[in-house]
Amino acid sequence: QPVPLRYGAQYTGMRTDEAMQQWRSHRFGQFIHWGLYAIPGGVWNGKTYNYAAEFLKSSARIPTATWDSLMYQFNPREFDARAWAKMAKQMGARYMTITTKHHEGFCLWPTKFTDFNISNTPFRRDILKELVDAYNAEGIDVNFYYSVLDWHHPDWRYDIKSPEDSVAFRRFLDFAGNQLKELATNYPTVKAFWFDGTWDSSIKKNGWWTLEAEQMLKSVRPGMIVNSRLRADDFGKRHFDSNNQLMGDYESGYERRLPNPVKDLQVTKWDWEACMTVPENQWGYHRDWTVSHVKSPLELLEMLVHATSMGGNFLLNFGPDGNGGFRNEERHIAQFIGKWMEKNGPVIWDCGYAGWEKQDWGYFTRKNGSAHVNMIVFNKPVSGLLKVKVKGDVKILSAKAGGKAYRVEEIAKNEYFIHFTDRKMTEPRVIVLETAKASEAADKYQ
Ligand SMILES: C[C@@H]1N[C@@H](c2cn(-c3ccccc3)nn2)[C@H](O)[C@@H]1O
Repeated sequence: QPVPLRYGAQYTGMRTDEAMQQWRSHRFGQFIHWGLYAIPGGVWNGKTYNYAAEFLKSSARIPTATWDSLMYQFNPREFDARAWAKMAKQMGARYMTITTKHHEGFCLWPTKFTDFNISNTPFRRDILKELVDAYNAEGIDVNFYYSVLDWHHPDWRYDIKSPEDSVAFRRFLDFAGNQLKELATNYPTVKAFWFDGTWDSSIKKNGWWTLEAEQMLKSVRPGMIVNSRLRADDFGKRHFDSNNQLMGDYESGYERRLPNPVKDLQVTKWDWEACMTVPENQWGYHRDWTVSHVKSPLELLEMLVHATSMGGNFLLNFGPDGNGGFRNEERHIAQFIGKWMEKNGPVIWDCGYAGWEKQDWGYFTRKNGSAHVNMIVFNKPVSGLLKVKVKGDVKILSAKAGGKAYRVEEIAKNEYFIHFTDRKMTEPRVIVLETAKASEAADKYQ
């Protein structure tokens, strides 16, 4: 018997409107974390802090007044929104999500609701507008990351423990609501809001506000998309409400991790997105990437394919430095993935879960409703035989990679081996399987 909820999921099932279909078809997005934290880049008073660079204020216990004065140094001379957009386009990203305001509370746009914003820096210009215009000009949709958690705002509270807390936090929620309305109104082409910083008790105790914020955004911009991370229901439950229904338009709980392709198949029933750092845990620019493992372009490309194979989006993070430049590692990753996407984008864009059982050699993807199933091979088996188990009334007619055909051997009902004759593999191999109804073709095995 479902629990009656006022602030729970507002609908069940996947959205089928054009805006959501567009978001879903993109599959690959560029996350950008940029703020005052990019100036020190994880180093303070000559000491390197290994924790996430965007947390330096708390890692190095820097007083708010000291941290906030970084605003007077923010002057990214190299910043060129068009160059950023070109790099993202070449990488094959179809959308970009930018931190309008991270936990530090500094706003990349000239907001009316706090002076702690870009217009009071030496740079002055509206970075958000320049990014939205440049990325949209490249045909890339722009989404806004917004941290509700705000270390700068005097009325922010982690919990509500007194009437004073209630009064202050109500002022804070009004402030945040005003900023969100300002963003949705002044940047009309924004397609989605990526909420963060919503795990504290103060928010869990104000589930009503999270629903109002989502409803306001969707009334200002019909079709607007909002991630599950914003919402708290009547009992403070987040992402999935007390009736286990997904709140918001897509699940955004996968941060620096991906769903398991065998055990977590439930995600194929709804929209979801995983966001990923290049180092083990750095979203903002960090001067020293030797402090942790840095993922290779191939590791990240496999994650993109992995997410697509489970019907989810992959949001790959870039952390520009205080001057507006990207690191060489990030440029190389964009260039490597872009080269592969130039040839193989069609097995990612507008593709999703094929409905077949994951095999060791790699991943399946399928373009919506297509009879073709794509195999993206990462691991060549010593046997040279790629196992494929099809589901239902399906027969594999051919297996092709560009002009090259691979032998298809039916080894049992609904089971095949694709004879993989490739020699050395230097990048994932895409093989397209053409299928037909088995009932319309002679059945070899009774
Ligand atoms: C999308 C990512 N979410 C932010 C974050 C992560 N965390 C966090 C804090 C404690 C444990 C685990 C995660 N707090 N804020 C990161 O700073 C980045 O913006």
